[in-house]
Amino acid sequence: MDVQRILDDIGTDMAARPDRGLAATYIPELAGIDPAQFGLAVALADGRVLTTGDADVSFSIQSVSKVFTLALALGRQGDGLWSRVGREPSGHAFNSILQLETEAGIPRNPFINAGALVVTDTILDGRAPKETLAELVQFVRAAADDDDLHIDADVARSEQAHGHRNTALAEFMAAHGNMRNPVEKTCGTYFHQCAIAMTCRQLALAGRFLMGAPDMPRLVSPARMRRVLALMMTCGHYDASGDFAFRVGLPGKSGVGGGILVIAPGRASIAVWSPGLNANGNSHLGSIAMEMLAARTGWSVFD
Ligand SMILES: NC(=O)CC[C@H](N)C(=O)O
Repeated sequence: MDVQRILDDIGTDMAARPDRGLAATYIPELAGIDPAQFGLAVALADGRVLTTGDADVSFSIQSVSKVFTLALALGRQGDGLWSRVGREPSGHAFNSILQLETEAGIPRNPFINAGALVVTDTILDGRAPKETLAELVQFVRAAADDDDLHIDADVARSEQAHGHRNTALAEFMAAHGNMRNPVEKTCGTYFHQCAIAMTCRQLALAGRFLMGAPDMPRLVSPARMRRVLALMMTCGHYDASGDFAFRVGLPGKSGVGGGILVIAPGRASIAVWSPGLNANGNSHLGSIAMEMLAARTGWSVFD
């Protein structure tokens, strides 16, 4: 199979599409990004990395960071984490507060904002946010085998300045006894993790620890890897997770920066980026491109 050819075809198709979705508007740093951009990178089990389009342009990974913090938190806490956050799809928007009210401050899953705040609270564990963020960035660098990736300070500052809703989620959970650190510390750490900037190439490389292929970075146990993938499949695209599973058939995690990390177990780690979003807050072209890639390669967990 000529994967490079498939990527090039997808890149050409994407460039010609007039409907590119709308970039996130809640912070100016994301609102100003040119929606014409599209990048795709595939890290294959044989070690090759194939790309098309803007695969070397850095973007804000936003909620894709929740995969890395979950892996870290499970390493720290083990299954104790599940007393503080659930494992069910929410069926609501990523930043919804609705279920927290009726479900006693226990978020549905680690990939909606409320759940990710609990995960971040776990890895913070009484330490200084700087220390925790350094550990997180180190984890992502080790996964990508690339030290040249950083937190974008402007994005982090802006997340903080516009972070009322996330702060509200954290305060609400604190009221239910589900925050261990001061809310401003947990939120500050969360805002910075969302501001990690990476290219598609770096993100595809960073996802290899979830690929389950020989010679890939072993940052989590195989059992834990399967669980992270299961959550990506069921909850990685918020209330569009079912649709993504239906169309693509692979576990993925999206972010409002327009990036999606997708894993084809045993075969590839894939990162796609296009800043325009669909109504669910997932990359519009990224989702379409992933559907095309899965169809053309035949990669699916349902084989
Ligand atoms: N879906 C996302 O990528 C959300 C991340 C964003 N920083 C927020 O907290 O609202």
